Amino acid sequence: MIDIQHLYAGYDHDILHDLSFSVNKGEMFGVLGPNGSGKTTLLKALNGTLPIRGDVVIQGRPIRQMTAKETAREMAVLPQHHDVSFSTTVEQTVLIGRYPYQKGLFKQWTKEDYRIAEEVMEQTGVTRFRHQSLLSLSGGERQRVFLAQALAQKPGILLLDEPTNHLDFSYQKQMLDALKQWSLKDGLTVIAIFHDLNLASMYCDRLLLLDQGSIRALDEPEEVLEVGHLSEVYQSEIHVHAHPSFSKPFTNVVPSYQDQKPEAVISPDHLEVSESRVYYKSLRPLKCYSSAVLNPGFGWFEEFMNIQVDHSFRCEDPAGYLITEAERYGCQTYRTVGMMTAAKVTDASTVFVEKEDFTVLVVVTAGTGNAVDVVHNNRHMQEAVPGTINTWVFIDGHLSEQAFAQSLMTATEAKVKAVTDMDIKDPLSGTTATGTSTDSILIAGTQQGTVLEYGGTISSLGRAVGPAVYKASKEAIARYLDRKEEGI
Ligand SMILES: Nc1ncnc2c1ncn2[C@@H]1O[C@H](COP(=O)(O)OP(=O)(O)OP(=O)(O)O)[C@@H](O)[C@H]1O
Repeated sequence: MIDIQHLYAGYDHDILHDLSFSVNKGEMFGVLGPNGSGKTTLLKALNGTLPIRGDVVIQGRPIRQMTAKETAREMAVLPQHHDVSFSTTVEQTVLIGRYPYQKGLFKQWTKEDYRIAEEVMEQTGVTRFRHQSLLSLSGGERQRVFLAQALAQKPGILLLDEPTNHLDFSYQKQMLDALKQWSLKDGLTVIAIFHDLNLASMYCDRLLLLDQGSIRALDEPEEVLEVGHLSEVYQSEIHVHAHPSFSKPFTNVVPSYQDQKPEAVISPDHLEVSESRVYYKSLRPLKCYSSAVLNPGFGWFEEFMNIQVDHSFRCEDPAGYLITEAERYGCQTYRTVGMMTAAKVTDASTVFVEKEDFTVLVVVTAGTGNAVDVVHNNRHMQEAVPGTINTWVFIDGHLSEQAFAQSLMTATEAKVKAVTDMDIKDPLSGTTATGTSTDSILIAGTQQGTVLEYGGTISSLGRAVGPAVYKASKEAIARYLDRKEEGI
């Protein structure tokens, strides 16, 4: 729909160098780049406010052949800054967007102009300010009025220079959701400058990354938001991950300062075992991956509790129960990983391994009343009953994402081996069990010191984790069996 061919543009000298690309009808197209890379210059070149070399072609017509009114009917602009020096009402400001449609000598707004102004004020949520002066509005409210003005032009293409500037996060989302909907439903083509790489990632179909007036990358967000491109163009360390709940890349910067908290040494001295719980308190947050009831998944936590519950314990909301327990013990729930067990927590088994360049602390509580052979699991009812093997693995080292996943596998294999060697049987199938139906696991790393790239069975980390989990699991299961035998 809009075709840019060998575009050069600038002021006293060229800022943009030989840009060629097309933007399709209905596409949401993001323009990224550091300060001064030429983003605003590009929008000015596209809407005809800067002299250009090369061509900008809309629907087959070069804009150099179009009058200002013709261009304005095809394309509307929401600039970065607006001069608001004299008082006009919101409605008057929005109606100015109808200017490209005025005909004849006696310029008056028609019924259609008022209808459209009404419609776009509704869409942008500014109707209630219609009779107010622009001067009386906040920066974000004015931004929405100017968006309404641009929409009143009924353009096929909307050019936006940092559209979410001045908007709080809920209005940012509202505006971008609306733009996305108009692009998807009405075929509106949106070309928008973004400084927020994550908003660009989530809302744009394709991104153009400008570097000193030239195209550094132009593709889907997954290709453009790539560490190599970004760190070179922005000259800054940046991390790129998968968005936690949306299939788009998610970027974040890592501050250069170190916080003042003490080092996170892993030590059995930080472990407390009482009649009611096993509790570990780290000196600073640890990066965790767990299947815990309270705060599962990836996160940074510094308190860990494994709460003793009764065998008959049944609860509709186990996470809620653990929140109450955490509060009762004075833990901050957003910092706490919580598990529960019906096994006697005083039977917890601990193994501490000191290697030359890292340490590992394993803590296991075990009850095998709900033992299951994973191969015969369909014989069991789907019910979360306490009677479980809970495994904590604390590692003083810097684990890669791969090492987290591999340590989890290594620890699980070691647990299965312990259960098998202790000859625990699945009571329903009579075959050797591989665990219990509600086992839980935590891998926690200090993320400081030695980089531990791998955690598989024969990696240096795996060689510490595997035997430690095996030993702790066997010991905890033995204590559980002894207790059972003695009928305690
Ligand atoms: N009116 C002007 N006259 C001369 N040079 C200008 C003018 N406007 C911008 N420039 C220069 O053109 C270059 C690109 O500016 P532009 O505003 O396009 O960058 P940008 O990528 O939009 O930056 P920002 O992220 O800071 O908004 C800069 O070096 C700037 O100094």
